Amino acid sequence: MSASEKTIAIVYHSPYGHTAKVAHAIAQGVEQVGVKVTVMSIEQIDWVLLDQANAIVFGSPTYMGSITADFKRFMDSTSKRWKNRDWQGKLAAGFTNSGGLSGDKLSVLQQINLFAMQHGMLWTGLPLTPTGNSETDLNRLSSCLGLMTQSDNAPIDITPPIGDIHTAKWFGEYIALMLNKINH
Ligand SMILES: Cc1cc2nc3c(=O)[nH]c(=O)nc-3n(C[C@H](O)[C@H](O)[C@H](O)COP(=O)(O)O)c2cc1C
Repeated sequence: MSASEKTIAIVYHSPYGHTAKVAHAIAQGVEQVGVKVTVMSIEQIDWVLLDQANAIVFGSPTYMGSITADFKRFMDSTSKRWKNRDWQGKLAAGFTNSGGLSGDKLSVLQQINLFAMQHGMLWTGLPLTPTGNSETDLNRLSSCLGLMTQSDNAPIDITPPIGDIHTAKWFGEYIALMLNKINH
């Protein structure tokens, strides 16, 4: 399969739109590399596209230090694919948005990581050295396992801040570059 035929799916839950904004920023990064990307909410899953994707990026807001109940429901709905090993060997990555600077986001990335490992997927982290911890910095929350972003209780055009959005684009670009490197 040539690099241009490879596809990435981004699956997210986002009741208030901030995690969705991050999902679309990741997609912009993917597109910069010329890889086809589909962004889908867990409320409207295109299972055919998802099964065909060479990489899946999973995103949930942090709720009570955990993935949301709806995102867990989505995870559980993949059990037949787990049994059939349908997603084994696909690239996987995760992201979470929360209100607190920490907010226990790490727990969410660990849950998504374990879910991907259950499926036998190949995990892609975020190897981006933080440029600082201001709102314009890249990876200001210093995450390695996946992408962490933080939003205030405010409209999505102002939060998460620009540094988080740029970090999300960097993440998407990185995942697409990694996908192009492996022989699927
Ligand atoms: C029920 C509930 C639980 C939450 N728990 C946390 C939490 O544990 N840590 C945190 O930092 N923010 C927490 N938040 C804030 C959400 O993470 C934040 O509103 C969410 O990331 C916004 O994303 P969305 O716009 O995509 O829905 C919580 C919000 C709700 C509604």
